[in-house]
Amino acid sequence: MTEPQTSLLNRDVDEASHRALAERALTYRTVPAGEPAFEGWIQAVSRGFQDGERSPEQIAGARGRNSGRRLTGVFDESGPMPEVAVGTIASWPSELTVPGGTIPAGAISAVTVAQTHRRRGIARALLEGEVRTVAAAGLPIAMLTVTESTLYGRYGFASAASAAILDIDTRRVRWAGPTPDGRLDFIDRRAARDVVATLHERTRHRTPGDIALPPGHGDRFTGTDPDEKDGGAIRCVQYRDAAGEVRGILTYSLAPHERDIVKGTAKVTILIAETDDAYAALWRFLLELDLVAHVRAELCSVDEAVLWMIGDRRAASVSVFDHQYLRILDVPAALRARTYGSAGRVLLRVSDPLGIATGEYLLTVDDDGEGTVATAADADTAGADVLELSVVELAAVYLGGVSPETLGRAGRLTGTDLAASSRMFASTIVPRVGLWY
Ligand SMILES: CC(=O)SCCNC(=O)CCNC(=O)[C@H](O)C(C)(C)COP(=O)(O)OP(=O)(O)OC[C@H]1O[C@@H](n2cnc3c(N)ncnc32)[C@H](O)[C@@H]1OP(=O)(O)O
Repeated sequence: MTEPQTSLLNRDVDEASHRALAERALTYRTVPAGEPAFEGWIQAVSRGFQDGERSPEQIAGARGRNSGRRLTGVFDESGPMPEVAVGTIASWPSELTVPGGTIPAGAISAVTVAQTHRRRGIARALLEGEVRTVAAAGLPIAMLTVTESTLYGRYGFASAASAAILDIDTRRVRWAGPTPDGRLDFIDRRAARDVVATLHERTRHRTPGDIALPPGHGDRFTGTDPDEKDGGAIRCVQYRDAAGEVRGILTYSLAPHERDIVKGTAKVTILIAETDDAYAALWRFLLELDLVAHVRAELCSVDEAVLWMIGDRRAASVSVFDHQYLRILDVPAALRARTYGSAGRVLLRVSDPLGIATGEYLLTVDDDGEGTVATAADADTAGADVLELSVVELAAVYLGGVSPETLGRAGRLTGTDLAASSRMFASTIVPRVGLWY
């Protein structure tokens, strides 16, 4: 059997989307990063995200970053710039952390359609095509982070992990957290890049919603991409514990206040802590920076421990937004991959607008929180609770980020015992992913 990894990267474009686009005289094809056509693909991505034209140096950098991805473009050969795509999408095999384990997942990114070609169904063809391709590659889940919340529900995605923006007025902070006995040091950005990769890999299995560092992301947090112009603005600090082991890394940049030099803002690029000590030390460092009055960290957990370390809770303003979107493609594989908060039996009646995950599945959870799954046709479902929901709501509750009870109150699903289903799907760790991809 082909590994999902190879299978996704080597797959040709989806047949149904190919036909749908061909009917509109549009060409749909993969664009390997090593080929000359990549230039027209990356220029389209940049334009789609309202960025400037890429220079040859930037194109070379982007080529390297995209080499581990499956890139697909839609081309309009009848236009004056037929080599520049009018639609783009990228995907790559990844791994998603779920409560109690991990699951292979297909990550999707770089969805753009030229403003001249918008609202003609190009994004729909690209998204449906990519979702089917990820499923055909044997990956049980697709996932993405989004520019707009309104785009992806129609393809079966839901936000399964929120993110919190923390804006902390450091003048109101009185440090109330622990005082670790390790040491902090500034380190070179290139060295920091390796520390980020190492610590991310060591910690990502702890938090549902987290993912393997995407290919090409290695330099993003340290500004070390060869074509990065403003990388020097990023400062990097590591925490070494009392035994000398590096346990934490912080990268951040400073924005001065326009009139008052003591009112600068420190913006966190990434903070990874392998231990509670590293976490406390790096946050304290940030909150006590000289000439800084605000600390802004954008992809925090909604359950961030630092909020209990600052003395004055109102020193922090917190806003929450939808961040990690999941699309469940193989319901039994997804349900088997995670552990559960309580024992029980529930029959999930799942509907799916694209038909991929439609079915009835019996989930049985034992006293250790381990789940077994059978299709309803092969199981005795008598006496089981029933949860009736679409694949969108299944994705929303999958990591424990929202409970079936809450979605029931919102009129988004129904069930015979939503309190029991909520205990079952609960996670003791609030889901989160600390990066955009
Ligand atoms: C994972 C990521 O990459 S997130 C990044 C998403 N991309 C961006 O934000 C870049 C800027 N935006 C764009 O490039 C385009 O406007 C896109 C990709 C969002 C949409 O492309 P289009 O080709 O115009 O979309 P398409 O015509 O296929 O529309 C598909 C559906 O989405 C709806 N839709 C499209 N854009 C929007 C929008 N901005 N808000 C709400 N609904 C939208 C359409 O109404 C249509 O609905 P329906 O089929 O259910 O009736």
